[in-house]
Amino acid sequence: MRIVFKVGSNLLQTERNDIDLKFIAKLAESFKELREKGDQLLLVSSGAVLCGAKKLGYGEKPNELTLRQALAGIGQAYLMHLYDTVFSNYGLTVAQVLLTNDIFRKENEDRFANAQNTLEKLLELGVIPVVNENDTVAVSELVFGDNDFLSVYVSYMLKADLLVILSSAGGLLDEEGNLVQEVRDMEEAFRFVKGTGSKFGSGGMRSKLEATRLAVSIGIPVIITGKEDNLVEVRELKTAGTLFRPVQRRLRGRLKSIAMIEEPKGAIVIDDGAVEALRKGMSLLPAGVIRAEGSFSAGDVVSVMNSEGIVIGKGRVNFSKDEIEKVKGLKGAEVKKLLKTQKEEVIHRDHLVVFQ
Ligand SMILES: Nc1ncnc2c1ncn2[C@@H]1O[C@H](COP(=O)(O)OP(=O)(O)O)[C@@H](O)[C@H]1O
Ligand SMILES: N[C@@H](CCC(=O)OP(=O)(O)O)C(=O)O
Repeated sequence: MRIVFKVGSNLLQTERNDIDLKFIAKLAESFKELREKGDQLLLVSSGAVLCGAKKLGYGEKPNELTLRQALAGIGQAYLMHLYDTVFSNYGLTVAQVLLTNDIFRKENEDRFANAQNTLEKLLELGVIPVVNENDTVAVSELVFGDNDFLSVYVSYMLKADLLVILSSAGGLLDEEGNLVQEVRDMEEAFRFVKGTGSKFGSGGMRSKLEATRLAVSIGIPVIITGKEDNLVEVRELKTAGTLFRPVQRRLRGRLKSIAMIEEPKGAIVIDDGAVEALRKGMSLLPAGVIRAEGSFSAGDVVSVMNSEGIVIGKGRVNFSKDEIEKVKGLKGAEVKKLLKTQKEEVIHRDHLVVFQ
């Protein structure tokens, strides 16, 4: 089994703001046990800025971006030193892998394949890759805190069987503060989110849920849990945190690429009836389209949004933006007549990914 673990910055320190060596040791011990069961493991770890701040004596994450990048440079070396030292005590070898998220764009397929081959080789060698964003050259993550997304992209790249996001929150809490054991309705889960991120992290629970939604939509189960949880039993989807199961089976390659890699050229806004139909696995017809946005041609990938502007899916369109504007709200026969075509689906279900 192939498992990707993601560790957020705040988990790397104790309540007294020291580096939590006990937790790193626990992680190593769990990894050792999982490896003995034959699992392949990868760790996406934040904490470069936090470790840099600790080294230079900053109590908080500074606002200046360049300073944060500098701290990440200092802290990444320290972070890897910690992982290397502690994991070696458990007979485990780690490798530093710093990625930038542009490798996940369609035009950078070569760089994606290079990174994929290296990670596969490391796993084949029995090594644990420790992945972070290359913060000194890329700032998207320091700004958006998308290590949660990076962990989903890495899970996609390596066809992981499970993604475990470790968070100081310990899992998703409902409005009364009780832990949600399993999420079946993502929209409800989003309503439980309060505020933004914490001191050294940047994403918060919203970023975790958005990343999770993407992972489960391409068929990867996700567990969001805390550092006290049993990190070996997660392989059986047992957790003291929150489990998100994918509703559909793994997407085929073409659809995965639409979900993960292809940049949307525009958006189609649809009504509630159409949202329901798409959720049942049907194609998108002009009758449910409210409007089209952006500039796209037939064959391009677009986002599909509900009437509140929330992205609910992504797909490859059969018609251009102008054609869709012409036939929105119309029934099949009229569409065929107006556009002189045999097709009536705006997006065929075989080319459509619906996020949960
Ligand atoms: N419904 C919720 N359930 C759990 N945590 C939540 C919820 N809404 C907001 N949060 C906040 O999300 C934060 C966890 O995310 P983040 O700051 O990115 O931490 P980490 O460093 O653990 O990745 C916590 O500070 C928590 O207070
Ligand atoms: N790459 C940054 C991570 C920033 C980030 O996403 O943090 P977190 O929300 O704690 O996962 C670092 O290592 O400091």
